Amino acid sequence: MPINNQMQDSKFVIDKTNYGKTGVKILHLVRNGLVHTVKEYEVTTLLTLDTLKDFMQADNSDIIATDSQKNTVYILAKKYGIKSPEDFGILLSSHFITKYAHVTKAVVNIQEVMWNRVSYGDHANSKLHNHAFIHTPICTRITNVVLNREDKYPSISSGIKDLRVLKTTQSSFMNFVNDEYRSLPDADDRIFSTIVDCSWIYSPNPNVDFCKVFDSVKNSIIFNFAGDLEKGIASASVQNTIYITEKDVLEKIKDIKSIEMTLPNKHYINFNFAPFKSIVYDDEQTVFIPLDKPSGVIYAKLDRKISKL
Ligand SMILES: O=c1[nH]c(=O)c2[nH]c(=O)[nH]c2[nH]1
Repeated sequence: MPINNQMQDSKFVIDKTNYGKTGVKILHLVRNGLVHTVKEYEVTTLLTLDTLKDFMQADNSDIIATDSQKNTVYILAKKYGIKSPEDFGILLSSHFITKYAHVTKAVVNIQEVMWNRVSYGDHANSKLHNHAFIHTPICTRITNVVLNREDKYPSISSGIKDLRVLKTTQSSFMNFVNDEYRSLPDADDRIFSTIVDCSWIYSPNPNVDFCKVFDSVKNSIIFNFAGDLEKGIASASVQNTIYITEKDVLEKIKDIKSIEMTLPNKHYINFNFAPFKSIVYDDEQTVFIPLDKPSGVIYAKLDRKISKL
C-alpha cells in the first residue's frame, strides 16, 4: 500500500521506502573470569517513517541519521549485551519503534561471523581454549527481524547458508522422464553434493531459544543428508531429501511455522577413461571432475496446514 497519499505527486506514487545503515560490524566480548566469549555480527538496520517529507520535500527533520542508527547498534550491545542474532534484532527493532513515534517499521538484518573455540587433543578428549578462537565456519547464520508499529510481535525469519556437504554413496536418481531430450542415464549410486541455503519463519512467541532452534535445524539438515554414521541415509532425489528434511524440522520444532530450502545439485562427473584403456583399468569409478557450472537447483517451501476446526 502506498504511504501517505496526500503528500504524493499527481503522476507518480512512492510505494515503499526505507533507509538505514548496512555493514555495521560489531564484536561483543564477555569476560566470565578467564573464560571469554565473543559474538561477531554484521548488522543492517532499515527504518520506514510515517511521512515522505524526507524523500519528497528535502525536509530532514524526521530523519534518524544512518550514522545514529549505526551508533545505536554499539550502544545497545554495550548496555544489554548480545545473546543471539534474533534477540539482538528484536532489541534493536523495538528500540527504534519505541523511541521514535514517527518510525512505522524497523527491519534488522544480521549475519554472524562464526568463531569456534580453539581446541587441542583428539575428538573424545579435546580441551577448549579459554580465550582463543578459530574461524572454521561450517555455515553462515543469518536472521531478519521486522517490526511494524501496529504489530505485537516482530516477524522473525532465520537461516543457514553456505553449508557445503558431500556424500559418496546412498544417493540415486532414477526413473525420470525418458524422451528424446534425455542423455543422463539412471544412477543407482552417485555422489551427492550441495550447498545448503535454508530459511525458516518463526511463529510469534516471545520465549524462543533461538540458538537451540538453530542447532536443531542444522542437525536435522545434516542428519537427513548424511544419516547414521555407518549406514547413512538413502536419497532418491534432491527433491525428496529437501521434503524429508523440511518435514523433520516442522515435526521437531513447534516454534517454526514454515521452512524453505534451496539446494544446488553440485555435479561430480565421472572422468571418461575409455580412451586410456591400454594404460588404465577402470572397473570402479574413483576419479571425478567437480563441475562448477551448470548445477541443478531445487527449491521447496513447507508450511503447516492451518486447521479448519
Ligand atoms: O536429484 C535430482 N533431481 C533432479 O531433478 C535432477 N535432474 C538431474 O539432471 N539430476 C537430478 N538429480
